[in-house]
Amino acid sequence: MNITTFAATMNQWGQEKVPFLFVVDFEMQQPLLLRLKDVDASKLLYRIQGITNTPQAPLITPTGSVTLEKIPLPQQEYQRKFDAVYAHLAYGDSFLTNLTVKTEVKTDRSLRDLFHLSRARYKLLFDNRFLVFSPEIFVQIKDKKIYSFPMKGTMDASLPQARERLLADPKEIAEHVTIVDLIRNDLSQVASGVHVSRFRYIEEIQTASKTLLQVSSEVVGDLEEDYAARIGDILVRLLPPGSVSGAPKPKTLEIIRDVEQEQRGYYTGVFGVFDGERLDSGVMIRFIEKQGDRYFYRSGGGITTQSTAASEYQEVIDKVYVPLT
Ligand SMILES: C=C(O[C@@H]1C=C(C(=O)O)C=C[C@H]1O)C(=O)O
Repeated sequence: MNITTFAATMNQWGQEKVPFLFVVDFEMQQPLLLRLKDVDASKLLYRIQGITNTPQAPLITPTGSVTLEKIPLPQQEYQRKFDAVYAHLAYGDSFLTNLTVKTEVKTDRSLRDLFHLSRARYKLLFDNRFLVFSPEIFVQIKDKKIYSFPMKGTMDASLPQARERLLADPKEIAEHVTIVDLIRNDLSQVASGVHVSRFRYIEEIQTASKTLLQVSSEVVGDLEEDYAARIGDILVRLLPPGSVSGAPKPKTLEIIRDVEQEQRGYYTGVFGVFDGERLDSGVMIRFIEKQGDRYFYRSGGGITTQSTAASEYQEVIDKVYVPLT
């Protein structure tokens, strides 16, 4: 299915109130759209804030801890990519670029076990190929309104005065404002009366080794009366998500293609569920993929002219974790 057919089918199912699941890759080349009743649980498991096709209690509930050994990209290699992005930022081609990398991981658990063991707002196990446990909402559509929750700014919660420092840091504020602006612009293409309804609130994310603080905002806009019949167009218009690409979007996407060299595929794409009334979707970050018998964890962060390679490198490594139940 191509992205045009995907949008058109989604529009039709939206109008007919047919519940569906969708999964779209970052490059929008392999979109998947299924009626909820046709999702085969032996291939695809999902859990979106309580909506799930997993049995209440899995037959064998995996318990215990998870080992996750990280083999990060060498720092010099990260530095090269960072420098290439930075040159574009300094030139003014982009003012925020999300640079992502791949970390090889070794784990004693299967992707299916990790699915059951992990705790996150958006979980997806795709054909034993990849696993997502994402905290990031892409968009929610309900009662003629569209919401997005841009997330930007991460800090280790154990640092002294982490909350206060995260909220007061001028660099974090500047980057957060940039991403909120970008999302306001994106939503304004499909909605009216777009405004920021909550600004910079903190959420805690538990990982096996530490607690991370993550800052988000809420942006909301009004949709037209017939929005259900255009739900596919609305969604596709907003892709790829601004939070994992950057601004301005088209030029920044070129920079990402150049610097990252490898397609992102489903990583940083979106997936979600429409229940016949409401749509809820997540950004596919916190992502482990299987390649042959090796596992790779993909993570990234937004870079601006105020970023430094050392702390961005640390951030992409800190983001390699499994959030446990
Ligand atoms: C791309 C990722 O992160 C993105 C960048 C973030 C940031 O810069 O703070 C936060 C969440 C994501 O939108 C990732 O975590 O893999």
